[in-house]
Amino acid sequence: MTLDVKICGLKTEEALAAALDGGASHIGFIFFEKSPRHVEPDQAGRLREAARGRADVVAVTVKADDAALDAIVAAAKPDILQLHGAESPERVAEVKARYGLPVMKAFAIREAVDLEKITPYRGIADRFLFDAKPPKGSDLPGGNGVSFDWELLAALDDGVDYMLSGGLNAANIGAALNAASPRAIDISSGVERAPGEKDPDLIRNFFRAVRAAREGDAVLA
Ligand SMILES: O=C(O)c1ccccc1NCC(=O)[C@H](O)[C@H](O)COP(=O)(O)O
Repeated sequence: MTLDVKICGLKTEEALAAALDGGASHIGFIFFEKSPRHVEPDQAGRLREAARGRADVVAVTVKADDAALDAIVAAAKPDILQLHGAESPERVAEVKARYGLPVMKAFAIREAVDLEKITPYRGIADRFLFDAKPPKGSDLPGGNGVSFDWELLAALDDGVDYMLSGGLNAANIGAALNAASPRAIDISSGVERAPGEKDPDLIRNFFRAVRAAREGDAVLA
C-alpha cells in the first residue's frame, strides 16, 4: 500500500525542495494570518511552481469565505483545499462545487466520539484529516505539535480515507504507523527548528524515519 506524505506549512524554497526531494506526495500552504506559517496567495503561487508534476499542493484554510478562497485558488492554484475549521457539510459541498477541487476536511480528535462527527461529511469530503484538539489557549486550530490516541482510529471502517496528523515526528512515526494504518500522514511542527521555521535536515530525517518504519516501501524508496 502506498503512503502519502504531506509536509505542511512550507514558506521557503529550501524547505520545499527538501520536502519534494524526500518524496512528499503533498505540500501544504497555510492561509491563516495568526499562524507563523501563514503565506500570502502570491507567495504560495510562486513557491507552488516547484511542486508542479511532483506533489499535490494543498491550500489550508479556516472558515474562509468565498472572496478569500477565490484569491487563494487564483494565485496559488492548489490541487486540493483543506478546510480546517468548523465548516458545515453544506459548506464543504459548496466549496467543492465552486472550485471543482477535491476537499480534505479536518477534524480534531481527542476521544472516540469525535470520530462520529465525520458521518455527515461522508460522500462529500474527498478525504479526512485527523488532527489533535488544540491545547487550551492556542490561537491555532492546527500546527500545534500535539498528537492524539492513534489507537482510536482502529474503529474506523476501511472506507474512511484519512490523513493522520498531529504531533508526528521522526521519533514517533514508527509507533503511529503501527497503531493505525493510514494511507496518508501529515507533519508540520515536527520538522521545524522554531514555530513556522522548517528545517530541511529535519524534513530529510523525517523521510528517513518513515522509510525505516516501512522497511523500504517502494513508493518512498
Ligand atoms: O499549521 C498551522 O499553523 C495551521 C494553522 C491553522 C489551521 C491549520 C494549520 N495546520 C494544519 C495542518 O495540516 C498541520 O500540518 C497539522 O495541524 C499538523 O500540525 P503538527 O501537529 O504541527 O504536525
